[in-house]
Amino acid sequence: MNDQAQTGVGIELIDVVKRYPGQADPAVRGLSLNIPAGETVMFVGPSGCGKTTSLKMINRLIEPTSGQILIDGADITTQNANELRRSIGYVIQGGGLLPHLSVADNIGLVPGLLKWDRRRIAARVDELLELVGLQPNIYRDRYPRELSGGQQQRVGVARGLAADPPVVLMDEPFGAVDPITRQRLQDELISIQEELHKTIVCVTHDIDEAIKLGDRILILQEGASIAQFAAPEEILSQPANDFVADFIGAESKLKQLSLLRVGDLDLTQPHTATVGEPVDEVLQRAEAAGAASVVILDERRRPRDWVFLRSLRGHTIVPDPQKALQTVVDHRSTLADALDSMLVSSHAGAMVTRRDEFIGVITYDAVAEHVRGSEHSGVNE
Ligand SMILES: Nc1ncnc2c1ncn2[C@@H]1O[C@H](COP(=O)(O)OP(=O)(O)OP(=O)(O)O)[C@@H](O)[C@H]1O
Repeated sequence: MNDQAQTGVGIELIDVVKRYPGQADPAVRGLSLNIPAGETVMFVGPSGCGKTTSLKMINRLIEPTSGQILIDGADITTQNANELRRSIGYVIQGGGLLPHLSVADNIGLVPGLLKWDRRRIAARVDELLELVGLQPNIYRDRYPRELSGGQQQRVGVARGLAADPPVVLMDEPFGAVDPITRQRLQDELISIQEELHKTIVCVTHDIDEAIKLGDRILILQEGASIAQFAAPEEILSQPANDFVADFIGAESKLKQLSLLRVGDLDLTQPHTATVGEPVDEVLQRAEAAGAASVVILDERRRPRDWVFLRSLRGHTIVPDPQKALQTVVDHRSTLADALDSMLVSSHAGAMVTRRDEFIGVITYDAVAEHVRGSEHSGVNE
């Protein structure tokens, strides 16, 4: 990114109350909270507890009934509401793209309102498309209807970051995409955040997503009263009360898998073959070593498939299977994500990549072994 990239600023809520007209009880009953600069804070809690209301008060999409909200120490009510909203990124479920605008125009919306010149906006659009993993020359002129759900969501993230805001608010950003796409988007957000250090406030229904993405998790009860506000490790190992314990569920041992990365475990090195290689040689090599399967790589060492040897018989050269791979995970993926991917694998494992290059496989047995090991030694120590 550019040298002057804006990093995050702190947000403080002081006794914030929201009472909707005609409702007996306030939706938010006096929320006080300190969100440190540059952190990702996840809001979770049961339906109707006031997550979205609390989030939307930060950019004044909803006005508080009373209380104060400070961003970088300044009271947000002293600013013009439109200007405030332009200075805060906002990402919603599905991307919220305007259907009649191209991808480039959607991303360039806020920079345009801020009167950036055209060349700067065009350069920024391309920079952001790269950042969210979409090739600018292919995607910038497309319309939202020409994109998959996951691609629309990527564009939504790019739009939220467009004017390089110090604060980004996200409301169920990955709720509308399938589980595999969701994992990838989460992984991308983690790597974007490692680079940018924005202050991100994100509402989610998914406690696993909160554990994976959050530096801290805010667990809310009805009326947005705080049940616990702490780092994921602490919430899992020391739930503050029964409500939190129930909310994170019985399998908190398993949920620890959302805190560990695939790259933290020793990977297995299977036999590999390259597309176009003579099958005879591959079979000889693999059978001599007693292997039953090989991972097929392309000439750039990207995984193409993981096959049993018998499926290669009948071919003279190793074929390039033209199908989408489901069982590849990045080395930064969590163990929980890797387990999800393994469920669709006939090898009880997933191929692991670093920057798209194959680096080994992670097996169900290795994960199970790790869980058993941590039960004995105690991951919380
Ligand atoms: N515009 C509104 N008018 C009246 N009541 C509202 C309005 N918006 C929200 N509420 C009420 O305020 C409470 C909090 O709603 P909010 O949408 O903030 O909850 P939430 O935790 O985000 O819920 P969910 O997880 O279901 O999205 C709920 O009881 C809801 O019915």
